[in-house]
Amino acid sequence: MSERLLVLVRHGQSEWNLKNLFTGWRDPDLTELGVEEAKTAGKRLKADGYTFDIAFTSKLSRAQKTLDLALAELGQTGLPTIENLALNERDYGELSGLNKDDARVKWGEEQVHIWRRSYDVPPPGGESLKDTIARTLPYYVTEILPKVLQGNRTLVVAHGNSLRALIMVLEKHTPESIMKRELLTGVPVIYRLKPDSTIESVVDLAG
Ligand SMILES: O=C(O)[C@@H](CO)OP(=O)(O)O
Repeated sequence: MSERLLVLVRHGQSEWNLKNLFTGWRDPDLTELGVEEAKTAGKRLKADGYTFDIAFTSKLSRAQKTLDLALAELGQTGLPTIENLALNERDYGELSGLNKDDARVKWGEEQVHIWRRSYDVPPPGGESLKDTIARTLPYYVTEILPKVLQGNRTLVVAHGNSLRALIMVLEKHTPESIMKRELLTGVPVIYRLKPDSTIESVVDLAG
């Protein structure tokens, strides 16, 4: 029987996560902790017996490096990997590069939370989660999901909000419940899908 395995991993901590800056499509590197988180993701997957047939990632280096580090731990360096802009982080528009605490002082706690976690309110000049879904979901449906359903064990390393976009659809969240769905850096979420592409089981290693 086919495994229909889909593992999602958010990249390890980036320099801008550490500095508390809105990042979006900007391209900071991983921190030392981020490198360790990426390695730990690979070690945890290996310890639980996972191997992969294909990987997908974004065009941003923090995700690509996390994937490379995790694959090295898995002993799967050289795994066929596809990079696509569709998996990039949500575009934070004019907030990109601003400090999140400074933004709270300027615009208020509630407005900043709405920009960061609401379903359909975009930050100024940027993408809402709904906008992000509009580019990640077609890519998932046409490129990633067919691989999973064909039995390819599939690893996706991407970003907090590009993965929340997929998770909203996979886990059937409402605009309210998705606000509370957080992803920790470097912590795998492991899905097995049914043949109809709905979830058979999910294990979030965050617990
Ligand atoms: O800055 C970003 O691009 C994201 C992810 O780090 O931040 P947020 O937690 O606001 O979605």
